[in-house]
Amino acid sequence: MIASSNNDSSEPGENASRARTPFFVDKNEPKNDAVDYPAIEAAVRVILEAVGEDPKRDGLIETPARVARMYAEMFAGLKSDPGRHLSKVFEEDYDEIVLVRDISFCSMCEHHLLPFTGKAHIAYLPSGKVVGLSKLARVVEEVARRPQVQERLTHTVANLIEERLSARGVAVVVESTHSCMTMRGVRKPGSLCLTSAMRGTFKTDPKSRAEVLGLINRSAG
Ligand SMILES: Nc1nc2c(ncn2[C@@H]2O[C@H](COP(=O)(O)OP(=O)(O)OP(=O)(O)O)[C@@H](O)[C@H]2O)c(=O)[nH]1
Ligand SMILES: [Zn+2]
Repeated sequence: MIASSNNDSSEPGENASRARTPFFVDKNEPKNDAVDYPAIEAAVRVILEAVGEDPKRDGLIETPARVARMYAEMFAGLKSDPGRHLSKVFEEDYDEIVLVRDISFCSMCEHHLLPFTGKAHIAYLPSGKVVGLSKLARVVEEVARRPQVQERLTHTVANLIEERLSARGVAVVVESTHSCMTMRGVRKPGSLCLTSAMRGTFKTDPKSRAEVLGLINRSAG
C-alpha cells in the first residue's frame, strides 16, 4: 500500500479574540502550557532594541506577542509524546510494505532557530497490526515541532514506529531545505539535505532496502 500525503494544516485567520491566547492548528495539538509567553515577549523586545529597532512603533507593537504565539506553536511537540498517535492499532492480515510519502513538515533548526522544511517518507513492514495512515503523518508533525537537527527528527520517527508498532522493518527518508543554509551564512538556495533511518528488515536485507528506496525515490519530488 502506498499513500501520498499533503498536510492540510490551516493557517490561522485574523481573529482578535486569539490575540493573547495560543493558536493550535487542530484539536490534536497538545496545549503548550510549558511555554512562558511573557518571557518570550520580553526577550523579543530586547532583541528588537538590540538590533536598533523601536519595539514601541506601530508595526512592531504586537510583534513580541505574535512571536510568543509562534514559538508556542512551533515547539508544541517539546513536552508531548508523539508515540501516542500510534496507540490505536488494528489487526490486518497484511505483511507487505506500507508507505506514506510526501508528508510535508516544518521544523526548527536548533543551531539558528530558523525553519527547515521539506518532506518525510515513512515505510514499515507490519507484524499483524497496522495503524491509521494519517497517524504516521501526525507523528512527523509532532516530532517536527521541536528545536532539533534533521538527523534527530529522522531517527526519532523511525524509533517510534519500530517500537510502538513492533514493525518488522521501518524506513524513514527525510528531505529538506535549511533556511540557515539558504538565507544566511553560506547562502546556498536550492541545497537539499537528505537523511534516512533504516530499521529491522530494511537495514539487514539489501533487497528489501532497495525495494523501499525504489518506491520512495519513484514517488519523491
Ligand atoms: N548536521 C546538521 N547540521 C545542521 C542542521 N541544521 C543546521 N546545521 C548546521 O549547523 C552548523 C552550525 O555551525 P556553527 O559553525 O556552529 O555555526 P555558524 O557559524 O552559524 O555556521 P554557518 O551556518 O556555517 O555560518 C552549520 O553548519 C549548519 O549548516 C541539521 O539539521 N543537521
Ligand atoms: Zn541552522
